[in-house]
Amino acid sequence: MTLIMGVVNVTPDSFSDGGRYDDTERAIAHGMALCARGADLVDVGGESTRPGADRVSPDIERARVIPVIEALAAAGVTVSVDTMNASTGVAAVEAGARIVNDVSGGLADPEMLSAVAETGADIVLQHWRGASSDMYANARYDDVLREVIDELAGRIRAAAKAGIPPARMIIDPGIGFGKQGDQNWGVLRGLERIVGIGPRVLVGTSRKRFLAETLGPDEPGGDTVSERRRDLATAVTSVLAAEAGVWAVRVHDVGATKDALRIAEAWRGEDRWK
Ligand SMILES: Nc1nc2ncc(COP(=O)(O)O)nc2c(=O)[nH]1
Repeated sequence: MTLIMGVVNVTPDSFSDGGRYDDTERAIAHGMALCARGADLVDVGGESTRPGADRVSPDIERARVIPVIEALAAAGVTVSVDTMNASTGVAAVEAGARIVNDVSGGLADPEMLSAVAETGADIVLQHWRGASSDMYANARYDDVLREVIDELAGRIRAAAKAGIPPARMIIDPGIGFGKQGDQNWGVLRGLERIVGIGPRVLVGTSRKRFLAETLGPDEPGGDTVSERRRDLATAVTSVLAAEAGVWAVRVHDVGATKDALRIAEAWRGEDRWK
């Protein structure tokens, strides 16, 4: 059964929903609303990871996310913190987060893996090829799927060496991170092989550029792809990712993905939400 991870970006500049929930009360309300719509857990982030985004100081990041994490965890929500900073990860776990979601897989902050090992929390080790400002500069592969698998295996080894047991690891192919266009489809086509590596797998395609490029503009000759169409495309990828056996999908529009998973499960004769 694939879980749904809802996204709460407490940032002014995230690529798809920047500024909508960048104050504590709005972010908490949004996280609760995502759970009401069917999110099994919520990912709270305080630093945009969109291409070209500037780094945010850990102090500012913590000021943004900790009050939100405290309130959601106190309300019984399973919370992950989306951060590349060990100090934020530790503070978030102390505030009630159960998972540290590091899009750099422990590469951005050399303290991250050992810090998370000591907290006892789970960690998302995402495939990453460098900071947002140059993430496409590093998008060169001979065989994107093989290289992503090999590099994820390296992060698993590093996490194990730091004292994190496999049961606390979650891996993520990093869709849109150090990958452009068809390279993302190349990774998604091989998702079963990534699931076969061993740890739980999280996938985040939600509203991302590669989906918009595949869909094409809303109007002929235009250059915008509506959130509605991106969310529909995301819901389709959620069903396909679930069929590949992933542990969870990370989405902005929880309702669309829940409905899509429910239809797919009914088609297969299961329906967890009956
Ligand atoms: N584990 C994981 N975390 C992520 N955090 C941010 C974004 C992109 O930014 P967003 O928060 O606006 O979706 N994508 C991912 C992802 O694909 N996987």
